[in-house]
Amino acid sequence: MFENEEIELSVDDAEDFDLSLDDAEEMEFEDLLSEDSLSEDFEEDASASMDESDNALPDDDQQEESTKKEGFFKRLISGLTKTRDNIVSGMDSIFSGFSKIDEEFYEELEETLIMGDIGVNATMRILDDLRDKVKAQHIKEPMACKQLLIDSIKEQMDVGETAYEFEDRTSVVFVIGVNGVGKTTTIGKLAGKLRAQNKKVVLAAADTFRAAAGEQLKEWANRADADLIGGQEGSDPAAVVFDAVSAAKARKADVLLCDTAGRLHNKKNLMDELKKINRVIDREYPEAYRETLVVLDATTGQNALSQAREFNDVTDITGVVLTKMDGTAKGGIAIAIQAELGIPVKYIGVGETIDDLQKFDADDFVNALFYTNEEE
Ligand SMILES: Nc1nc2c(ncn2[C@@H]2O[C@H](COP(=O)(O)OP(=O)(O)OP(=O)(O)O)[C@@H](O)[C@H]2O)c(=O)[nH]1
Repeated sequence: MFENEEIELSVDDAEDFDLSLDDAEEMEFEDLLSEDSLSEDFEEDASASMDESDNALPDDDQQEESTKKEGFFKRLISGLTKTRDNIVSGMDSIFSGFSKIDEEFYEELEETLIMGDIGVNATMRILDDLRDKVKAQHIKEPMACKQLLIDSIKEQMDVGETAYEFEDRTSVVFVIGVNGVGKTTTIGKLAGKLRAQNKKVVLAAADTFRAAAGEQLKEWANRADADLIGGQEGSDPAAVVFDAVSAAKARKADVLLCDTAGRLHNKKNLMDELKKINRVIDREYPEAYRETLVVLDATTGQNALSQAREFNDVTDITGVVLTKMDGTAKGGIAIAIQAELGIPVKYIGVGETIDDLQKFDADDFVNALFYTNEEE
């Protein structure tokens, strides 16, 4: 089980985790810049491969790109098998089982959508929209509703163009999420993705609560060939970020990925810590573009949705990463997040290896969910 209760913000649970701003507010960050405090990985021996930034994909490699996209789509289809069984099979039997469109038909659809983790509010909006369409187009056959329903789901998921600006600019990406959701793995995968584009990547192990987390990140840094700036267990995350910013600037890094807080026991501490880290960046790295990604475990269904809400209350989330989409029946949560919170799901995790992170496309997602036979 995941320790999702940690985000349930009960002040009583705050334990001994004291992150009050006052303690470290006046910290001389210059002191922290001493050679020793920087990770040993931060040496001037930039690996040759990191400097080959002009080796972009040849322009005429579009064929390869489209084959890749096809491959992604196939993997998405297979990754969504359980979610499809959960949502679409139920729907298909409603569409074929009813001879007319009546209240009972809508009720059955409602139940299937809610059971599919699409969320109560999103379900209501999708069905209201479906009713309008059915009326306006004088639809009589339940079977004819399928495409309308697909369109309604897509419309509800529309959060505008999803931007991945941070991939192309000097940027700092905060990655937050409660423990066990796949935060570290996601950072490793993202680092791998960026390195494959010949970007210089620095990782900041600013989640200093658990020593093993830093170790795990180090493994991912090695795998992705990225630099890692770490801190002692229990050290101030803002100090680690300070070091990491210095390193990123010195190395002219493209992207600084920060494994930040998430396991804090109450909302105020979390908010304070993120504010403090943000202040460090404001002061030390104002030119950097900011991205804040919250990592959610799709297998936790509605719990993931409430975590997204909680995190959104404490900081400006710019995107969601939904992990463990492979092998869960609760992939409908992607619909709920976009439709109910209006926050774009930017990536989905579809496995445990470095290549198992995909950009999320709502249309592809719904198509993969509903159109399996046509696409395979
Ligand atoms: N199947 C699958 N497993 C994943 C995915 N992402 C992460 N995992 C697994 O989930 C487990 C937890 O991942 P971590 O990256 O350690 O999670 P974390 O949030 O960093 O956890 P803490 O370090 O405890 O905070 C690991 O066993 C990962 O391999 C995914 O997309 N699919």
